[in-house]
Amino acid sequence: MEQEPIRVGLMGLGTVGSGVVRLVKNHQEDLWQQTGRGISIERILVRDKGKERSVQVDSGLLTERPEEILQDKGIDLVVEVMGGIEPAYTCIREALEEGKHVVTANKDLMALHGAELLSIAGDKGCDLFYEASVAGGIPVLRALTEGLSADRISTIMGIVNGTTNYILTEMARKGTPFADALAKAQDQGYAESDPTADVEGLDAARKMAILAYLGFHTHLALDEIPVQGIRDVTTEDIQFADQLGYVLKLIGIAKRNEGKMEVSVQPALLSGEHPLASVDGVFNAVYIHGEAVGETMFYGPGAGEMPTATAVVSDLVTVVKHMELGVNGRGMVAPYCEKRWKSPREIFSKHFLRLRLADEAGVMAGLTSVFAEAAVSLEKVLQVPISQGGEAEIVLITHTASQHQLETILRRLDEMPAVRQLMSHYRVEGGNG
Ligand SMILES: NC(=O)C1=CN([C@@H]2O[C@H](COP(=O)(O)OP(=O)(O)OC[C@H]3O[C@@H](n4cnc5c(N)ncnc54)[C@H](OP(=O)(O)O)[C@@H]3O)[C@@H](O)[C@H]2O)C=CC1
Ligand SMILES: N[C@@H](CC=O)C(=O)O
Repeated sequence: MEQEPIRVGLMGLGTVGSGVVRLVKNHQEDLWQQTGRGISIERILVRDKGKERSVQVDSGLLTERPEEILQDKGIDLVVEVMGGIEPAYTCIREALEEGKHVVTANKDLMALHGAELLSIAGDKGCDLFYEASVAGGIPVLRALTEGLSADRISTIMGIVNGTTNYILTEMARKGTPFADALAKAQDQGYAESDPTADVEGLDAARKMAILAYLGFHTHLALDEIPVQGIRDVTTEDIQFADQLGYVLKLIGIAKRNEGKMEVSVQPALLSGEHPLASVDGVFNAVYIHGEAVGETMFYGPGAGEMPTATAVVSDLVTVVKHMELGVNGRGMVAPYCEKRWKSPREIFSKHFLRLRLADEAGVMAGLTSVFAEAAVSLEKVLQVPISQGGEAEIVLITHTASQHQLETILRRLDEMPAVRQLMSHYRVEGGNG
């Protein structure tokens, strides 16, 4: 006898929700072959029922009242693709408490309330999956929780925000001004409804919090992650990086050595040979180094309608498979590692600095003595000819130094009258060290 279809309540019909509707419709036969069940979208929550939609749906399915999904006993599974914290948090909580499985793409919510929601899901025997929340169409959460579950992860480095990677690529390749590149990313549906979170690095920080949680088996709060966005990155910074053999990317870095970790998000220079250096446009990639496996990299489209919908609907398929096996809500491992952070003396990298100096005798000697006193040597130095009032510009890359050493150098440079301006400074990343 043919089984009843799985009844889905979809919350949100924007970029991702529209992709979910299209994918469920167009891949119905494949989905049926894999699960033995049809998938039926029974209700769709939106803010405004009267709004014109890019995807065709029966207008009778639309509702502006979450309770029409949450209190409908016939709905087995809720897909939350509204975004933001509220009402998404309350809806997911209520759905789980009603015994409904949940699939979400919401990294803001999972980074903030993931632990609590996963615990409710476990108690209720429900699945809560969130693959789309990190790196759009790349199944990297599954790679961490299943494919690499036997290993001890030492490094997770990611280009995990499609919007900023798209902007930086446009700036590097075509010299497109920042604002124009951002407008293009918004047109393509990559950016969040308020792109501040993309540009300021917060979206990437939320994704790194989720990756570090799964990779290092410990909870970390968002405000523990130092974050710097790309608003101050200039095309000159990108060009100088290029001249020195590096590319500039917004990078999430999570490393753990001897039980201590560091997690941060910042624009950073990558050497041309680094596996992440060639990841351009809206593409994302997550580089993972495990003690046993060595280097791995997961690459793909990090945002956009259909890639993100693929991750959402794949989660949905897993929930249905679990329903068939009767194993929903099982197999979640509670975090078991102690949270210990590295101090600034234990965080190492090379550093890129751009300085505007007085063009006077002895200034270079003064500058190099600041680095020498901090026991930091220089790997590359570029003197840039400028024709403005007796000033010179220097671009340099240090050898590996601790964050503490860098802070000492920056303080000393700030005290030197001959240093007119610190134009920019970025972390420089090589391999997995
Ligand atoms: N866009 C992307 O590439 C990716 C997005 N994500 C995540 O997926 C989620 C959805 O993103 P996206 O599709 O881009 O967002 P959109 O802004 O395009 O769509 C949001 C949808 O949710 C509905 N909605 C929002 N708030 C409410 C509310 N209070 N009540 C009822 N309905 C509401 C909106 O209704 P209405 O249409 O009536 O306004 C709209 O249909 C977010 O969590 C985002 O971070 C994850 C990976 C990639
Ligand atoms: N705004 C996000 C969308 C996916 O998470 C991005 O640009 O990566």
